[in-house]
Amino acid sequence: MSPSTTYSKSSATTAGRGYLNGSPLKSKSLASGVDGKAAGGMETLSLIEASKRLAAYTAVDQHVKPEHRIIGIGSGSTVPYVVDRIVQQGVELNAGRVFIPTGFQSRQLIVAAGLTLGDVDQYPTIDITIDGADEVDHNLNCVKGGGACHLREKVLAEAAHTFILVADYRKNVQFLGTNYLSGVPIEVVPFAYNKVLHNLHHSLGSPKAALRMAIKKAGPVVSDNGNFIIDAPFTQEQLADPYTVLAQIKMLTGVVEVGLFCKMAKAAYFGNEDGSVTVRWDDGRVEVVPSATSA
Ligand SMILES: O=C[C@H](O)[C@H](O)[C@H](O)COP(=O)(O)O
Repeated sequence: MSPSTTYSKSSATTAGRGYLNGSPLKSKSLASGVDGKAAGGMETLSLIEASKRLAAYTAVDQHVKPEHRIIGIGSGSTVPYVVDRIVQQGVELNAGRVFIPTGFQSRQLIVAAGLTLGDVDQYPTIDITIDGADEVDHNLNCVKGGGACHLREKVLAEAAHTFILVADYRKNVQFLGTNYLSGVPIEVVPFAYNKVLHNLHHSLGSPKAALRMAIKKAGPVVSDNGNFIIDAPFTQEQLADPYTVLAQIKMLTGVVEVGLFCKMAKAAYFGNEDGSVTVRWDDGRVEVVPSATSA
């Protein structure tokens, strides 16, 4: 199964998910070349898909080294390109590696690619984890959990010696809460959801926090861990200090994990519309990999 094909399907439902400026860009395509398949009538990636792939390929090229044996694979619509590029490193290299998924989707990706599956209970330390993000600020704080995977994602981020984010240009923001407006994803044990909602509405300043409801299934979204998800919108001003918001939510009894990842990443890779890749590092450096040399 081609990861690109898998992504095209998933992108139909995730490309505009929760984003202020998502929808108008969904059908825009690159003029030529960036997807490498445009000639001959084959599939052309949308601008956003091409940006995701650029970010993923560049991050893998710069960070997934031959000596890396235990590799965490994140969730979302950018991660299949990560797996795609890792597979391109060759059967011989990958034969000696174990891949740890952050949920059902990445488990399927690993299995479909013929890679060896492991879990974090077998491998409590991971060489490198690469994952997507819903939004990343200039200090490398990020919102994750748009796909309800943030509990396992945070465990794998914390277990990793190196945690790398990959995303398209829409996710590169100065302040969280700029483009991703669905709110901070919060995983809660089911029986406590209404109590946590009450806390968010009346004590933590998120009056529009709501239980995430399923599509094509009656009732709420249920995470891979059997829990419910609350999406809690906060203003840019509130999210200018994301660690305080994270700590306040996490202290609420019934909360399992919060989709705010504060300063966990070593670097974030953003694929840009012009084919370049912006790299933000945890020491404040910002690099731009020009389109000619990016993946
Ligand atoms: O729960 C989902 C994860 O946190 C994803 O990594 C995040 O939602 C970004 O996904 P995408 O790359 O599809 O925008």
